[in-house]
Formats: sequence, C-alpha cells, structure tokens
Amino acid sequence: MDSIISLTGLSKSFGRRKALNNIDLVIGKGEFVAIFGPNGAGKTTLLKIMSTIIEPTKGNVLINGIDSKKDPSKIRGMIGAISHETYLYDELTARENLEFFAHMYDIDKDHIDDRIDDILKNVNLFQRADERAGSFSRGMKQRLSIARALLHQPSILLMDEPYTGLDQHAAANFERVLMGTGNSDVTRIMITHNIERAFELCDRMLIMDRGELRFDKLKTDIESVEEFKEQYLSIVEKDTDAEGISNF
Ligand SMILES: Nc1ncnc2c1ncn2[C@@H]1O[C@H](COP(=O)(O)OP(=O)(O)OP(=O)(O)O)[C@@H](O)[C@H]1O
Repeated sequence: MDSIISLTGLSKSFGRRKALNNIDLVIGKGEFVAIFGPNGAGKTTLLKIMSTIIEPTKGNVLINGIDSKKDPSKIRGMIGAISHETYLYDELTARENLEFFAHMYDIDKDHIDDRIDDILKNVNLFQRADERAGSFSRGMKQRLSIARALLHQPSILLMDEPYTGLDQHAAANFERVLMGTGNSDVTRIMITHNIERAFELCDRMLIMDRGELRFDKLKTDIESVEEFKEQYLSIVEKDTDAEGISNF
C-alpha cells in the first residue's frame, strides 16, 4: 500500500509542556485509522500538525510526498477537517457558507451549484439551505461543517470527535456519508472516544498517551472490541493522571 502520510521523529512542545514526544507514524492511502487516548494525550495536536494548522517543534511531516514546511497550502487543499469547532459564518446561510468555501478551494465554477446541492442533500440540510447558519442547532451546524469539509472532495479526511452534537439519526447519516467516501480511496483519520463505533468502521486502531503512540494495530489483528478495551485500559490506567478515563 502506498503511504500518504509519513511522520518522522515528531515532537511538539507548548512552552515547557511536551504535547508530542518523538512520534513515528506512516499511514497508507485509503486507510481508515482511529486514534484513542485520554484527554491531553496529544491527539488533537497530532491532527493539527497533519493539517498544517500548527508546526512541530521537531520532526518531519510528509503528506502525499509534500513536506509540510515547504508547501503547506498545497497540503491544505488535499485535506478536509471536521472538528468540534465548526468554522462557519453565523450570518451567512448554509448555502452561502458552502459557496464561500467553494471559492476558497477553487472548485470549478460550472460545478459549484450542483456540488453544493448534492452535499446539502447528503447531510440532510437541503431544505434549510437558505437559512442562516446562526439559527441552526448545534447538530445542524455540525452537519453543515461536515458538508464544508467534504465539499472539495479531499483525499484526506481528518476528524476530531466528529460525533459531537449529532443525534443518533445524524450520526448514522454521517457514517453513511463517511463510508461513501471510501470508494474513492480517501484516507480517513478519526479521533473519537466512541470505541464501539470506531471498531466497527475503522481498519487500524491507535492509542496515544502522554504524547506517545502506545498502541498501533490493524483491526484484523485484534480479536474483539472487548480485547481492545482491555488493552486501552491497561495502557491508560497506568497513567494515574489520565483525565479521559471517564469518557471511556
Ligand atoms: N495551544 C496550546 N497551548 C498550550 N498547551 C497546549 C496547546 N494545545 C495543546 N496544549 C497541551 O498539549 C497537551 C495535548 O493536548 P491535545 O489537545 O493534543 O490533547 P488531546 O489528546 O486532543 O485531548 P482531548 O481528548 O481532551 O481533546 C495538553 O497538555 C494540552 O494542555
């Protein structure tokens, strides 16, 4: 399998706090990877470095062969990011929000309207397209931000707790959209505390703790979700300061 993301000797410090410590990680094209770990483990920091929002203190990031230090804007064009921050403009309608991002991503003008209609239908917001995003519920905003992230058909999807704010129906719909992206070799990386759902969807499971990658296995090499949960607890329980254990 060709690699699409390659991280070498990656460390990140915020002042004296070490958020990431010497991470090496290679992700293959088309893989669907889940990242778990307690609060403060460094998961979001890792994703932000991959998406070039922040720079590492040490180490190298290659995305599709491009060095993130040399051409971060080219990398941004390949990435769709979903997080608990929706990055939407409240005063614009759903459609206007997507039009704004479509121009930013340089989507072919002749196809913008069709693409926006399709993606709004996909996230069940087509009927609400002309209402202001500011008037949407949290879950609707999250659905619009999923549409924004997928609009330019990115080859890499980085998702930081994408289920935030979604009700059961919207979560199921999100998963349908997410699995639909798999046809086109999209590489997907998802931070979540939802072990059951991730175990169902993903190909590879990572556990981070205190800035280090502590577990990395293909799902086919893990016997069951119960075995994975035991592994998770045996890694994070040793860490008496683990804040995320209550999320488990
Ligand atoms: N901008 C920042 N300034 C200072 N410290 C930061 C900053 N961003 C992250 N950190 C610190 O880096 C460490 C890792 O944070 P990070 O957000 O990556 O953890 P996480 O695993 O995503 O946690 P969570 O599950 O709570 O989202 C934490 O100790 C955090 O306080």
